[in-house]
Amino acid sequence: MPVLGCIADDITGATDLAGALVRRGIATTQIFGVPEGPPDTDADAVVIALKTRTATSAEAREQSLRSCRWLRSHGVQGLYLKYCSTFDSTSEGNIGPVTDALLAELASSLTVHCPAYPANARTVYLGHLFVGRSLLSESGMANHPLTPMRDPDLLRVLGSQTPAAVGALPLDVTTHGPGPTAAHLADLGRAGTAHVIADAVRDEDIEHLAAAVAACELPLAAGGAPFGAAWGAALIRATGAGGAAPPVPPDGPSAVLVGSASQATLRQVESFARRWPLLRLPAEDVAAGPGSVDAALEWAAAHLGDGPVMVAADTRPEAVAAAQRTLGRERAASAVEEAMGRLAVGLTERGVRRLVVAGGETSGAVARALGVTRVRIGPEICTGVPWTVSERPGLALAFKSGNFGGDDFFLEAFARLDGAARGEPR
Ligand SMILES: Nc1ncnc2c1ncn2[C@@H]1O[C@H](COP(=O)(O)OP(=O)(O)O)[C@@H](O)[C@H]1O
Ligand SMILES: O=C(O)[C@@H](O)C(=O)COP(=O)(O)O
Repeated sequence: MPVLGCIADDITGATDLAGALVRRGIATTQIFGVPEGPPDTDADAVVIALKTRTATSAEAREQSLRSCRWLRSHGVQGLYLKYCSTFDSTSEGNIGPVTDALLAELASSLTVHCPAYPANARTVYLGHLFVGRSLLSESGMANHPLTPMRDPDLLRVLGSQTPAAVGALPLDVTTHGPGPTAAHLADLGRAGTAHVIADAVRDEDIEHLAAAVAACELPLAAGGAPFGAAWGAALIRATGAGGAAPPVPPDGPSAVLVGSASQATLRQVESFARRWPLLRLPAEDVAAGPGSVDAALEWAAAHLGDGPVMVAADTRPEAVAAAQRTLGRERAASAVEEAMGRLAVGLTERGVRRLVVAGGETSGAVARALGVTRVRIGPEICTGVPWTVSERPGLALAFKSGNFGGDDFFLEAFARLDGAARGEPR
């Protein structure tokens, strides 16, 4: 019976959280889309990967509520809403609308948000989100193709997405430990605050926060992978969770699909291309008809025997801007996502068994096209990105959040899998 149930608004976010839970020894199953039927797992945590980050808020609420009801009907004690550590949201939501819907469903009036991810340099101080040394609004997220983040003040951002009261939990409270943090949370709740934005700059702050939320017995918490994993561990600790046996990734030809426009991914693409073949697909070409995807598959098939190949949407900023001018933001994105899905199917038909996908929206499109419904969490490539293993179809899949990983991420991904196959520890 799972103790912790998580609802993630995209796939890379879900695997990020699932990987963090597994790292803490918590047996975790990841399911794609709103589940139906029995959980069919003895895991202590279940992470449901939705694709609701950029959906309409009605759709995001509906899918999240159905997931919540399914999780509760299978006994989960705590519900975690996982969103991006850069608080990615459209102007109408969906963080506020989904959290409000879940609070109402759980008959609760208070929840805590903490997107901080110190290992990936996302910190929250005085309610402001930093990426490295920059405010969120001065990071690459200001130019995201679908969820540009131009305000670093999370109280203001969330306040514009919910009619409920938003309050702050400052760092100088959290640093004093779980007791004072829990007391402050209770005060905020009594004063009518529904959403608390918690500061956190170090892992230790997140541990204090998680222990305080567990002590307050709040049924819902929200934010990034570190807070979800810490809260899950606090909830599960009492029940004595066992470790998860690692799944065995299949062997076979390797490929990378890139739809991410993040700055880190752009650097990683350049690094990969210095060693292995890369084909760039302009969004205008894929929107014009199936020909460019068919040609890309022919090209990939000719190179697969030599080592990994990469097909990347042209996500250099000037290419994205030009495609959006010609096609419009949504049509450009959906044409690229559909192309990535077709490429994934075509590559697996041509023998690919190890596939890395870069970008959350892109990963959602690829998983859907491949018909992947459930994965086990395998060896970690870098913080936030584990390999996952799907049984049906039999594939090793890595879903990389756009901003994660060092410049050689794609090269390291395959090396890590080869190392794991030889039984090498991380
Ligand atoms: N050239 C392009 N023009 C417009 N949109 C693009 C282009 N290339 C990729 N996209 C879209 O940008 C979005 C990137 O989001 P995502 O996959 O979540 O990655 P990331 O958040 O790392 O940028 C996807 O919807 C993708 O289809
Ligand atoms: O919290 C994070 O940063 C990630 O888990 C995440 O959600 C990534 O989203 P994408 O950048 O769209 O991959």
